[in-house]
Amino acid sequence: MKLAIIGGGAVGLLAAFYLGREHDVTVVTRTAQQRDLLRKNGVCLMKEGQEEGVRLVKAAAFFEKHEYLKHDLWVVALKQTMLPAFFKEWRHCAKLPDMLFVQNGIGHLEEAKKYFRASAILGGVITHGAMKVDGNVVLHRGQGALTVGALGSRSDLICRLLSEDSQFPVREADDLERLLKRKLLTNLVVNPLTALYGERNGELLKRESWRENAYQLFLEGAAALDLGRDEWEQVVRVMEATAGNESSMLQDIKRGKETEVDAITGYLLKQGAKNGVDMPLTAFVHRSIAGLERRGENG
Ligand SMILES: NC(=O)C1=CN([C@@H]2O[C@H](COP(=O)(O)OP(=O)(O)OC[C@H]3O[C@@H](n4cnc5c(N)ncnc54)[C@H](OP(=O)(O)O)[C@@H]3O)[C@@H](O)[C@H]2O)C=CC1
Ligand SMILES: CC(C)(CO)C(=O)C(=O)O
Repeated sequence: MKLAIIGGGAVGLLAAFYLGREHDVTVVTRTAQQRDLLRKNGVCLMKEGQEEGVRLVKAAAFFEKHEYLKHDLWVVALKQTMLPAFFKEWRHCAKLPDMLFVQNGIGHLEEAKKYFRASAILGGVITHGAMKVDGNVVLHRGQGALTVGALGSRSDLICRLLSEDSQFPVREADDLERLLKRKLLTNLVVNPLTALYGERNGELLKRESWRENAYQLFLEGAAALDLGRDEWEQVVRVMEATAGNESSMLQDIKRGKETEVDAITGYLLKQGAKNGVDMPLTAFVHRSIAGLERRGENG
Protein backbone atom coordinates (compact mmCIF):
# COMPACT_ATOMS: atom_id res chain seq x y z
CA MET A 1 0.00 0.00 0.00
CA LYS A 2 1.04 3.60 -0.42
CA LEU A 3 1.11 5.01 3.10
CA ALA A 4 1.65 8.63 4.06
CA ILE A 5 2.70 8.99 7.69
CA ILE A 6 1.64 12.45 8.77
CA GLY A 7 4.14 13.65 11.40
CA GLY A 8 7.78 12.69 11.64
CA GLY A 9 7.87 12.50 15.43
CA ALA A 10 8.68 9.52 17.66
CA VAL A 11 5.73 7.38 16.59
CA GLY A 12 5.77 8.58 12.97
CA LEU A 13 9.43 7.62 12.50
CA LEU A 14 8.99 4.31 14.34
CA ALA A 15 5.99 3.41 12.15
CA ALA A 16 7.82 4.54 9.00
CA PHE A 17 10.77 2.30 9.79
CA TYR A 18 8.73 -0.84 10.39
CA LEU A 19 5.79 -0.33 8.01
CA GLY A 20 8.34 0.59 5.36
CA ARG A 21 9.36 -3.08 5.30
CA GLU A 22 6.13 -4.00 3.55
CA HIS A 23 4.65 -0.74 2.29
CA ASP A 24 5.62 2.21 0.16
CA VAL A 25 5.98 4.90 2.85
CA THR A 26 6.12 8.70 2.60
CA VAL A 27 6.85 10.60 5.82
CA VAL A 28 5.08 13.96 5.86
CA THR A 29 7.00 16.46 7.96
CA ARG A 30 6.16 19.91 9.28
CA THR A 31 9.37 21.41 7.99
CA ALA A 32 11.28 21.23 4.71
CA GLN A 33 14.43 20.78 6.77
CA GLN A 34 13.28 17.46 8.23
CA ARG A 35 12.00 16.37 4.81
CA ASP A 36 15.47 16.92 3.33
CA LEU A 37 17.15 15.06 6.17
CA LEU A 38 14.88 12.05 5.67
CA ARG A 39 15.31 12.08 1.90
CA LYS A 40 19.05 12.12 2.31
CA ASN A 41 19.55 9.73 5.23
CA GLY A 42 16.35 7.68 5.59
CA VAL A 43 14.93 6.70 9.00
CA CYS A 44 17.53 5.38 11.39
CA LEU A 45 16.25 3.07 14.16
CA MET A 46 18.18 2.68 17.41
CA LYS A 47 17.66 0.08 20.11
CA GLU A 48 19.52 -0.02 23.40
CA GLY A 49 22.04 2.50 22.18
CA GLN A 50 22.84 0.56 19.00
CA GLU A 51 21.86 1.36 15.43
CA GLU A 52 19.44 -1.37 14.27
CA GLY A 53 19.11 -0.26 10.68
CA VAL A 54 18.21 2.45 8.21
CA ARG A 55 15.07 2.51 6.08
CA LEU A 56 15.02 4.60 2.96
CA VAL A 57 11.67 6.35 2.71
CA LYS A 58 10.06 9.06 0.65
CA ALA A 59 9.47 12.35 2.40
CA ALA A 60 7.32 15.40 1.75
CA ALA A 61 6.66 18.58 3.66
CA PHE A 62 3.10 19.13 4.88
CA PHE A 63 2.51 21.94 2.39
CA GLU A 64 3.47 19.72 -0.59
CA LYS A 65 0.02 18.18 -0.64
CA HIS A 66 0.21 16.78 -4.16
CA GLU A 67 3.01 14.46 -2.94
CA TYR A 68 0.71 12.49 -0.63
CA LEU A 69 -2.90 13.39 -1.41
CA LYS A 70 -3.48 10.31 -3.56
CA HIS A 71 -1.97 7.72 -1.21
CA ASP A 72 -4.08 4.73 -0.07
CA LEU A 73 -3.91 5.57 3.63
CA TRP A 74 -2.75 8.37 5.87
CA VAL A 75 -1.33 7.25 9.19
CA VAL A 76 -1.89 10.35 11.29
CA ALA A 77 0.92 10.37 13.88
CA LEU A 78 0.40 13.89 15.21
CA LYS A 79 -0.18 14.77 18.86
CA GLN A 80 -3.77 15.30 20.04
CA THR A 81 -2.93 18.98 20.45
CA MET A 82 -2.13 19.20 16.71
CA LEU A 83 -5.36 17.61 15.51
CA PRO A 84 -7.55 20.75 15.52
CA ALA A 85 -5.18 22.40 13.02
CA PHE A 86 -5.09 19.19 10.97
CA PHE A 87 -8.90 19.02 10.85
CA LYS A 88 -9.13 22.67 9.94
CA GLU A 89 -6.61 22.27 7.13
CA TRP A 90 -8.45 19.40 5.43
CA ARG A 91 -12.09 19.64 6.43
CA HIS A 92 -13.24 21.28 3.19
CA CYS A 93 -11.36 18.93 0.89
CA ALA A 94 -13.84 16.66 -0.89
CA LYS A 95 -11.66 13.65 -1.69
CA LEU A 96 -9.16 12.51 0.88
CA PRO A 97 -7.49 9.15 1.51
CA ASP A 98 -8.65 6.83 4.28
CA MET A 99 -7.02 7.62 7.61
CA LEU A 100 -5.62 5.77 10.61
CA PHE A 101 -5.31 7.85 13.79
CA VAL A 102 -2.82 6.53 16.36
CA GLN A 103 -3.13 9.14 19.12
CA ASN A 104 -3.60 8.37 22.77
CA GLY A 105 -7.06 9.44 23.91
CA ILE A 106 -10.54 8.73 22.59
CA GLY A 107 -12.81 11.49 21.29
CA HIS A 108 -10.75 12.37 18.20
CA LEU A 109 -12.08 9.51 16.07
CA GLU A 110 -15.69 10.71 16.24
CA GLU A 111 -14.43 14.18 15.46
CA ALA A 112 -12.51 12.89 12.41
CA LYS A 113 -15.57 11.03 11.17
CA LYS A 114 -17.57 14.26 11.34
CA TYR A 115 -15.06 16.11 9.15
CA PHE A 116 -14.03 13.37 6.74
CA ARG A 117 -17.25 11.60 5.87
CA ALA A 118 -15.97 10.14 2.62
CA SER A 119 -12.91 8.50 4.17
CA ALA A 120 -12.75 5.32 6.21
CA ILE A 121 -11.59 6.25 9.71
CA LEU A 122 -9.47 3.72 11.56
CA GLY A 123 -8.23 3.97 15.12
CA GLY A 124 -4.92 2.53 16.24
CA VAL A 125 -3.54 1.83 19.69
CA ILE A 126 0.23 1.85 20.06
CA THR A 127 1.86 0.21 23.05
CA HIS A 128 5.43 0.66 21.86
CA GLY A 129 7.70 3.14 23.55
CA ALA A 130 9.52 5.54 21.22
CA MET A 131 11.62 8.65 21.42
CA LYS A 132 12.82 10.86 18.57
CA VAL A 133 16.46 11.76 19.02
CA ASP A 134 17.00 13.62 15.75
CA GLY A 135 15.00 14.55 12.64
CA ASN A 136 15.61 11.10 11.18
CA VAL A 137 16.58 9.05 14.24
CA VAL A 138 14.20 7.22 16.56
CA LEU A 139 14.92 5.16 19.63
CA HIS A 140 12.70 2.07 20.01
CA ARG A 141 12.44 1.87 23.76
CA GLY A 142 9.84 -0.74 24.43
CA GLN A 143 8.34 -3.49 22.37
CA GLY A 144 4.56 -3.41 21.99
CA ALA A 145 2.07 -3.65 19.17
CA LEU A 146 -0.10 -1.56 16.89
CA THR A 147 -3.70 -2.70 17.15
CA VAL A 148 -6.10 -1.34 14.57
CA GLY A 149 -9.89 -1.20 14.31
CA ALA A 150 -12.46 0.64 12.27
CA LEU A 151 -15.01 3.17 13.35
CA GLY A 152 -18.30 1.88 12.02
CA SER A 153 -18.18 -0.90 9.48
CA ARG A 154 -15.02 -2.97 9.04
CA SER A 155 -12.57 -1.77 6.46
CA ASP A 156 -10.57 -4.12 4.20
CA LEU A 157 -7.64 -1.78 4.79
CA ILE A 158 -7.13 -3.48 8.14
CA CYS A 159 -6.35 -6.83 6.47
CA ARG A 160 -3.79 -5.12 4.30
CA LEU A 161 -2.08 -3.63 7.34
CA LEU A 162 -1.93 -6.74 9.52
CA SER A 163 1.60 -7.97 10.07
CA GLU A 164 3.39 -10.71 11.96
CA ASP A 165 6.58 -8.64 12.18
CA SER A 166 7.95 -9.72 15.56
CA GLN A 167 9.27 -6.24 16.35
CA PHE A 168 6.25 -4.31 15.11
CA PRO A 169 3.21 -6.58 14.96
CA VAL A 170 0.03 -5.10 13.54
CA ARG A 171 -3.13 -6.72 14.93
CA GLU A 172 -6.83 -6.26 14.50
CA ALA A 173 -8.93 -4.99 17.42
CA ASP A 174 -12.02 -7.04 18.34
CA ASP A 175 -13.56 -4.05 20.04
CA LEU A 176 -11.91 -0.75 19.21
CA GLU A 177 -13.80 1.32 21.78
CA ARG A 178 -12.84 -0.97 24.62
CA LEU A 179 -9.25 -1.05 23.45
CA LEU A 180 -9.07 2.74 23.36
CA LYS A 181 -10.51 2.89 26.87
CA ARG A 182 -7.94 0.40 28.15
CA LYS A 183 -5.13 2.38 26.56
CA LEU A 184 -6.52 5.56 28.07
CA LEU A 185 -6.44 3.92 31.48
CA THR A 186 -2.77 3.04 30.94
CA ASN A 187 -2.00 6.59 29.86
CA LEU A 188 -3.86 8.01 32.86
CA VAL A 189 -1.50 6.12 35.15
CA VAL A 190 1.79 6.20 33.26
CA ASN A 191 1.93 9.56 31.53
CA PRO A 192 1.19 12.13 34.25
CA LEU A 193 3.03 10.27 37.01
CA THR A 194 6.20 9.77 34.97
CA ALA A 195 5.98 13.42 33.89
CA LEU A 196 5.63 14.55 37.52
CA TYR A 197 8.39 12.32 38.85
CA GLY A 198 10.66 12.86 35.84
CA GLU A 199 11.25 9.12 35.60
CA ARG A 200 10.91 6.36 33.02
CA ASN A 201 7.84 4.14 32.91
CA GLY A 202 9.37 1.19 34.74
CA GLU A 203 10.23 3.27 37.83
CA LEU A 204 6.55 3.45 38.77
CA LEU A 205 6.66 -0.26 39.54
CA LYS A 206 9.96 -0.28 41.38
CA ARG A 207 9.07 2.00 44.29
CA GLU A 208 6.33 0.77 46.54
CA SER A 209 4.91 4.25 47.26
CA TRP A 210 4.79 5.23 43.55
CA ARG A 211 3.24 1.90 42.65
CA GLU A 212 0.53 2.54 45.24
CA ASN A 213 -0.09 6.02 43.80
CA ALA A 214 -0.32 4.48 40.34
CA TYR A 215 -2.81 1.90 41.56
CA GLN A 216 -5.01 4.45 43.33
CA LEU A 217 -5.07 6.60 40.19
CA PHE A 218 -5.89 3.52 38.16
CA LEU A 219 -8.88 2.77 40.41
CA GLU A 220 -10.36 6.21 39.72
CA GLY A 221 -9.90 5.83 35.97
CA ALA A 222 -11.30 2.30 35.90
CA ALA A 223 -14.42 3.49 37.75
CA ALA A 224 -14.90 6.46 35.39
CA LEU A 225 -14.55 4.22 32.33
CA ASP A 226 -16.56 1.40 33.80
CA LEU A 227 -13.69 -1.07 33.47
CA GLY A 228 -12.83 -3.81 35.95
CA ARG A 229 -10.01 -3.83 38.49
CA ASP A 230 -8.46 -6.76 36.61
CA GLU A 231 -7.33 -4.22 33.96
CA TRP A 232 -4.47 -3.37 36.34
CA GLU A 233 -2.59 -6.38 34.98
CA GLN A 234 -2.48 -4.98 31.46
CA VAL A 235 -1.41 -1.55 32.77
CA VAL A 236 1.47 -3.28 34.55
CA ARG A 237 2.34 -5.23 31.39
CA VAL A 238 2.70 -2.01 29.38
CA MET A 239 4.82 -0.44 32.14
CA GLU A 240 7.07 -3.51 32.12
CA ALA A 241 7.33 -3.69 28.34
CA THR A 242 8.15 0.03 28.07
CA ALA A 243 10.13 0.22 31.33
CA GLY A 244 13.03 2.07 29.70
CA ASN A 245 10.86 4.59 27.86
CA GLU A 246 10.12 8.16 28.84
CA SER A 247 6.38 8.56 28.34
CA SER A 248 5.30 10.95 25.61
CA MET A 249 4.09 13.34 28.34
CA LEU A 250 7.45 13.36 30.10
CA GLN A 251 9.12 14.00 26.73
CA ASP A 252 6.76 16.94 26.15
CA ILE A 253 7.38 18.45 29.58
CA LYS A 254 11.14 18.15 29.16
CA ARG A 255 10.93 19.91 25.80
CA GLY A 256 8.63 22.63 27.08
CA LYS A 257 5.85 21.46 24.72
CA GLU A 258 2.13 21.41 25.34
CA THR A 259 1.09 17.97 26.65
CA GLU A 260 -1.91 15.76 25.86
CA VAL A 261 -3.23 16.17 29.40
CA ASP A 262 -6.61 17.48 28.21
CA ALA A 263 -7.17 14.35 26.14
CA ILE A 264 -6.14 12.08 29.03
CA THR A 265 -6.87 13.37 32.54
CA GLY A 266 -9.12 16.16 31.22
CA TYR A 267 -11.26 13.69 29.29
CA LEU A 268 -11.43 11.32 32.28
CA LEU A 269 -12.47 14.07 34.68
CA LYS A 270 -15.41 14.85 32.40
CA GLN A 271 -16.24 11.16 32.16
CA GLY A 272 -16.09 10.85 35.95
CA ALA A 273 -18.40 13.85 36.41
CA LYS A 274 -20.88 12.29 33.97
CA ASN A 275 -20.82 8.94 35.77
CA GLY A 276 -20.83 10.36 39.30
CA VAL A 277 -17.29 9.16 40.09
CA ASP A 278 -15.24 11.24 42.49
CA MET A 279 -11.70 11.69 41.07
CA PRO A 280 -9.56 13.73 43.48
CA LEU A 281 -6.25 12.13 42.44
CA THR A 282 -6.96 12.61 38.75
CA ALA A 283 -7.84 16.26 39.41
CA PHE A 284 -4.60 16.62 41.37
CA VAL A 285 -2.39 15.24 38.59
CA HIS A 286 -4.32 17.21 35.96
CA ARG A 287 -3.67 20.48 37.78
CA SER A 288 -0.07 19.49 38.46
CA ILE A 289 0.69 18.87 34.78
CA ALA A 290 -1.12 22.05 33.77
CA GLY A 291 1.13 23.84 36.29
CA LEU A 292 4.25 22.29 34.77
CA GLU A 293 3.07 23.59 31.40
CA ARG A 294 2.65 26.93 33.18
CA ARG A 295 -0.83 27.42 31.86
CA GLY A 296 -2.37 30.71 32.86
CA GLU A 297 0.86 31.99 34.34
CA ASN A 298 3.09 34.75 33.17
CA GLY A 299 6.41 32.98 33.65
N1 LIG B 1 6.20 8.42 22.02
C1 LIG B 1 5.63 7.31 22.48
O1 LIG B 1 6.32 6.47 23.10
C2 LIG B 1 4.18 7.06 22.25
C3 LIG B 1 3.33 8.02 21.75
N2 LIG B 1 1.99 7.71 21.55
C4 LIG B 1 1.06 8.70 21.00
O2 LIG B 1 1.34 8.91 19.61
C5 LIG B 1 1.00 10.25 19.24
C6 LIG B 1 2.23 10.91 18.60
O3 LIG B 1 3.21 11.04 19.62
P1 LIG B 1 4.76 11.28 19.39
O4 LIG B 1 5.18 10.70 18.11
O5 LIG B 1 5.44 10.88 20.64
O6 LIG B 1 4.78 12.89 19.26
P2 LIG B 1 5.90 13.84 18.66
O7 LIG B 1 5.71 15.17 19.27
O8 LIG B 1 7.23 13.15 18.76
O9 LIG B 1 5.52 13.87 17.12
C7 LIG B 1 4.55 14.68 16.54
C8 LIG B 1 5.14 15.17 15.25
O10 LIG B 1 4.14 15.86 14.49
C9 LIG B 1 4.82 16.86 13.77
N3 LIG B 1 3.90 17.86 13.24
C10 LIG B 1 3.27 18.88 13.87
N4 LIG B 1 2.49 19.56 13.00
C11 LIG B 1 2.64 18.97 11.79
C12 LIG B 1 2.13 19.20 10.50
N5 LIG B 1 1.27 20.17 10.24
N6 LIG B 1 2.51 18.39 9.49
C13 LIG B 1 3.37 17.37 9.69
N7 LIG B 1 3.90 17.10 10.91
C14 LIG B 1 3.53 17.88 11.94
C15 LIG B 1 5.81 17.44 14.76
O11 LIG B 1 6.80 18.10 14.02
P3 LIG B 1 7.86 19.11 14.73
O12 LIG B 1 8.68 18.24 15.64
O13 LIG B 1 8.63 19.62 13.55
O14 LIG B 1 7.07 20.15 15.44
C16 LIG B 1 6.30 16.17 15.44
O15 LIG B 1 7.45 15.67 14.80
C17 LIG B 1 0.55 10.95 20.53
O16 LIG B 1 -0.84 10.90 20.62
C18 LIG B 1 1.18 10.09 21.62
O17 LIG B 1 0.48 10.15 22.82
C19 LIG B 1 1.50 6.46 21.79
C20 LIG B 1 2.31 5.49 22.28
C21 LIG B 1 3.70 5.70 22.56
C1 LIG C 1 2.72 3.17 25.77
C2 LIG C 1 3.22 4.46 26.44
C3 LIG C 1 2.89 4.44 27.91
C4 LIG C 1 4.70 4.39 26.22
O1 LIG C 1 5.45 5.28 26.97
C5 LIG C 1 2.53 5.66 25.82
O2 LIG C 1 1.45 5.50 25.32
C6 LIG C 1 3.05 7.05 25.88
O3 LIG C 1 4.18 7.28 26.25
O4 LIG C 1 2.26 7.94 25.50
